Amino acid sequence: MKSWVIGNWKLNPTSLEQVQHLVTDLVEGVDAQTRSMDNCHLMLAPSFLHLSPVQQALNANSSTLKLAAQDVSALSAESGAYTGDVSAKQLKDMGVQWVIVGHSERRQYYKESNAVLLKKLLNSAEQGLGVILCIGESESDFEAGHTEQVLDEQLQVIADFLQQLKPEQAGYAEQNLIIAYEPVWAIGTGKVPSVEQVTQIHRFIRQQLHSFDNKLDTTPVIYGGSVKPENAADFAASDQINGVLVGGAALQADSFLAIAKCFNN
Ligand SMILES: O=C[C@H](O)COP(=O)(O)O
Repeated sequence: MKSWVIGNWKLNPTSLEQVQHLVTDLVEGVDAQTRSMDNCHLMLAPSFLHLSPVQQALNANSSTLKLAAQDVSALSAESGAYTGDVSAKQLKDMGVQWVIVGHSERRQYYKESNAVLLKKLLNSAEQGLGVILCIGESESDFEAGHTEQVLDEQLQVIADFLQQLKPEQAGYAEQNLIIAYEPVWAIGTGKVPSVEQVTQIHRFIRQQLHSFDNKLDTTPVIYGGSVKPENAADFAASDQINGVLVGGAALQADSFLAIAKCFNN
């Protein structure tokens, strides 16, 4: 399976100039390695505001880098009186191919529930956008041994989503879904679970997906949380880890590309 290395820029950088520097460095860096990056999809998730300049820079350079949004409206797949929202249709029209849904920061700060996330999944599917669904347990749940229980609850949104897909959307989920396992306590902290722990948890996620529909057996399951060039090769060595969702280390072209290189082997 081809790996996925996804850079989530979160609320960074703060100027258009910095965005343009970063995307230029990335495009040039990927170009320099292009012939050898066949085993890895690379994706960038800038803020809504910066999707357009990033898309323009990628297009101008015929880049193979893919573009994701960090969120999508739950309220409408298209348009309406929803101040501040951005719809799946608007994203699609801008050339965005994927959206991140259910990041722990949105679950924490915006209290996003499975009911809200289900609407985001359905709206994305309606417009043909791929979804990177983030799941992950808190530190207290990890320490109490409740990781599987938490992930099971979070994954129920996939079961509901599959049930609500329209007949003409058959086949959507197996092509357009990535699960990103991000233990909340590993995000931005420098603390990481062991590769063995992640491998075991990814096996559990796969079992759950299989129980929903065996067509999800090929769904990529990626890891996120303090991934750096120094630890990326360890994660890449596990056949259960199909890529990474990178925050802080995605803000420097060198470190993002060094991580990508580990997953290209
Ligand atoms: O979406 C990315 C994750 O939240 C990981 O962030 P981080 O690499 O800064 O820990």
